[in-house]
Amino acid sequence: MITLHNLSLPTSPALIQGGLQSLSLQLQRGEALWVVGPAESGKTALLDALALRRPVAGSATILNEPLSPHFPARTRQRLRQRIGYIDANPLFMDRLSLADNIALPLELAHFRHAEIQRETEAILQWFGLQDHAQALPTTLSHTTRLRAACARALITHPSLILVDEPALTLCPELQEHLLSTIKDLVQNGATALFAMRTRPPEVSFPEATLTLPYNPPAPTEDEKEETPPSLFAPLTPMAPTYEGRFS
Ligand SMILES: Nc1ncnc2c1ncn2[C@@H]1O[C@H](COP(=O)(O)OP(=O)(O)OP(=O)(O)O)[C@@H](O)[C@H]1O
Repeated sequence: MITLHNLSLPTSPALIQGGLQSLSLQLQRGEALWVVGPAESGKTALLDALALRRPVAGSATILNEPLSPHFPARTRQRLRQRIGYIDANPLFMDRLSLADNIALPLELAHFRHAEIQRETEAILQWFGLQDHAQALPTTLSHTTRLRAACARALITHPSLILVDEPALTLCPELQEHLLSTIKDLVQNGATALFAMRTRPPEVSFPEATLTLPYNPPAPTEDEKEETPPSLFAPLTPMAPTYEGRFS
């Protein structure tokens, strides 16, 4: 699903001499992971790389698609449609209503009009945004915009879900709602990564944690021949598609 092998990621030179870390990681469908570390440890850089927003040095396979310098634009676009990224500073089309912004991923994926309308209404309600549906994004609070970013990222039921810190820290209710929503998607086969300085102690999902900057464990004699190293054992295979609806 996701395999990173010696992926070169920036980090603060105060954390690692030279300001570069080399990360290897394997994540399967139905797995989720906290990515934790101090400021400038490379959490956002990792999410950006997985969201295909920054070029990668090293070897990476994302959603079973090996990335290469000759990656065709059409493949990149198709992959991006399967990735839901709730980034730290979500941008919106300021001239479109909140509902139209949230519906955009379905529009771009050429869903039928009736389906777009149904799914948009359902997810607006799911994230408590129905009263803001016709508002312009610039007139809304930061928390409401983050809620909208969550709705927009999840409306397609993406295969890979990436969440950067603000959506997890700004509002406790949003954190709880977001984690339980994504937990359902992960149980149905999605993969998710959550970036925070430290994992919230009272939250049990997900269990696995990756700490940045990355210091790979020294390989044993048996492991020396194996590439890439696997940090996480695959979980039980999940149902192939997510049929649920946000309602
Ligand atoms: N486009 C870029 N090119 C080169 N270096 C970058 C780029 N973006 C970020 N960096 C550097 O990469 C390092 C990691 O930054 P990143 O934003 O990933 O950290 P972070 O762990 O998300 O930090 P924070 O918790 O403060 O958000 C920083 O030293 C930053 O200066």
